[in-house]
Amino acid sequence: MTSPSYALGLQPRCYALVPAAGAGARSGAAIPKQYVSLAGKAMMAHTLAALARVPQLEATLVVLSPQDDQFEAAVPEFQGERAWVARVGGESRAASVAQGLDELLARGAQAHDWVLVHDAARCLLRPEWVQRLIETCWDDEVGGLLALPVADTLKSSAGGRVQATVDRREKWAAQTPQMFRLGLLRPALAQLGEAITDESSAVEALGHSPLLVESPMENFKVTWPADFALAEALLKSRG
Ligand SMILES: Nc1ccn([C@@H]2O[C@H](COP(=O)(O)OP(=O)(O)OP(=O)(O)O)[C@@H](O)[C@H]2O)c(=O)n1
Ligand SMILES: C[C@](O)(CO)[C@H](O)COP(=O)(O)O
Repeated sequence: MTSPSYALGLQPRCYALVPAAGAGARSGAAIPKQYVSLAGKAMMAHTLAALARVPQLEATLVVLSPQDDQFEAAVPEFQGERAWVARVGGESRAASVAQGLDELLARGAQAHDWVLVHDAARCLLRPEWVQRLIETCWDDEVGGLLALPVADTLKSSAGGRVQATVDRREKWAAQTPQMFRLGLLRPALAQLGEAITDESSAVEALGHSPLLVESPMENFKVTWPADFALAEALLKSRG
């Protein structure tokens, strides 16, 4: 893999940033969903275990809420030089990511380094999907994201009734990780603020077209109450 900074002798590094400061309101759980136990471990422990098996990652930064008092007990194995924690989460996912990027800079990351932002709530992640994303984006000017081509017929609605059938061709469901250079993502998020729901949107708003890297439905985000049972069944099936 080569890149402009590599040619100048500045080999970029890859960092993972895991926003985990949400409340999980839609999940209906009594505790933040990332701490719900699935197949014997906190949901987030599965997510972080997958990232720990990606050798290209220099470090993984977990962004927690300033009030979080559960992480160390829930994920005791997240330790060592490559395991970073910061209680700097904000009111929105975008704010938590933006704060995390500042933390990465404070810990020595540089503008040309890659950052892979991955939801704590996507606990079915497999290291090989992350590696495919890194290999696909490494030489790209912009970066990219894991995503799934839409399989269902899409409807827009009004008042619970179909308003229109939306052409599904060329439509993808965005997943994470989303991989961008720190020096591109940080100003993009600062410009777009809280309104955006993923990193790609912020980069797109600057006029860029991130790469779409196909990923399976298995990389879904635990969002609704029924998602816990599905995630647990899949985790258990992996043995
Ligand atoms: N203020 C926030 C909100 C979300 N997240 C994180 O962003 C990821 C994706 O967000 P989502 O699934 O929407 O999580 P929640 O915001 O916790 O869920 P909900 O919207 O149902 O409350 C999660 O890992 C979540 O912890 C975050 O770090 N900071
Ligand atoms: C980043 C994301 O997971 C891509 O699908 C999604 O946009 C997060 O959205 P949420 O509303 O914060 O769950």
